[in-house]
Amino acid sequence: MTKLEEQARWVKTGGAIAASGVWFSYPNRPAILQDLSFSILPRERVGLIGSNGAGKTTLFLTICGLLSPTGGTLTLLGKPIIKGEFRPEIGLVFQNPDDQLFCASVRDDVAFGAENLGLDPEEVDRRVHQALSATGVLPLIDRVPHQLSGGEKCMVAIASVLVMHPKVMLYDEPSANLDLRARRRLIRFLQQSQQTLAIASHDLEMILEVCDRVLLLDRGQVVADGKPQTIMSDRTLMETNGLEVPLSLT
Ligand SMILES: Nc1ncnc2c1ncn2[C@@H]1O[C@H](COP(=O)(O)OP(=O)(O)OP(=O)(O)O)[C@@H](O)[C@H]1O
Repeated sequence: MTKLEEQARWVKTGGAIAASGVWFSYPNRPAILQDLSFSILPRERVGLIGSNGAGKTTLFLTICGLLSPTGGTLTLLGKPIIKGEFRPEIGLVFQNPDDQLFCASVRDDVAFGAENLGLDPEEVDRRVHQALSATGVLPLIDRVPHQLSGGEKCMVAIASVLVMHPKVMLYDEPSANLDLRARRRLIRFLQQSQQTLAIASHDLEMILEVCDRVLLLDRGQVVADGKPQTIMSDRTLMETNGLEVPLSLT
């Protein structure tokens, strides 16, 4: 099946992620997500951009079932997302790796997700090695996570999600706080990823390098959806929504 045929098939089922008229408010607060509708096809790499407070993280938390929309529907791979339901098909990499790593060793942290799937110890071990190899940090397997550098923690946190073999990965600000070398390693890794990707970031140059599509969010609404170069080089659109045209496009 060609990529186009595969995508046509997925359009009928809602794609990898489909949001239809989604609303969300934190208790006693104005709406953060307002009537959001979009769909992401399998193996698309979508950048989610928008100024501080636009609702990017909130959207990710609803897609993962950690928050329940106050209106509308969300589906993952054609099945409704229900708050609290464990869906190993989707993985979220938090902005701060310290929110993701809490065990005494890298091995234990990465094994945690696979053990929760009820896999036998040999399969867990196989997956741990595979996830750490894919992220390029296998030599860190016996290290204590909180003693790692920011860049190392970032890749271990990604491995701790990959170990569950998700089809869809959500990355919240993955390049925040990384130095040049660690950021480059992350970009190369994301470019080679086989999953459907949604990446929320203020690092617009990284989005340009990794993503084939961008959703621009402002005050909980999708105000633009299209090719990264087209959206990010539109100075009026970017500045109206609190962003700047990235240097490489000026
Ligand atoms: N637990 C919470 N309770 C109340 N309000 C919240 C909560 N979490 C986030 N918010 C508010 O929701 C709005 C959207 O926040 P969110 O973190 O989703 O935005 P964002 O686009 O990810 O921002 P940033 O780019 O700064 O990470 C903000 O105004 C924020 O203050």
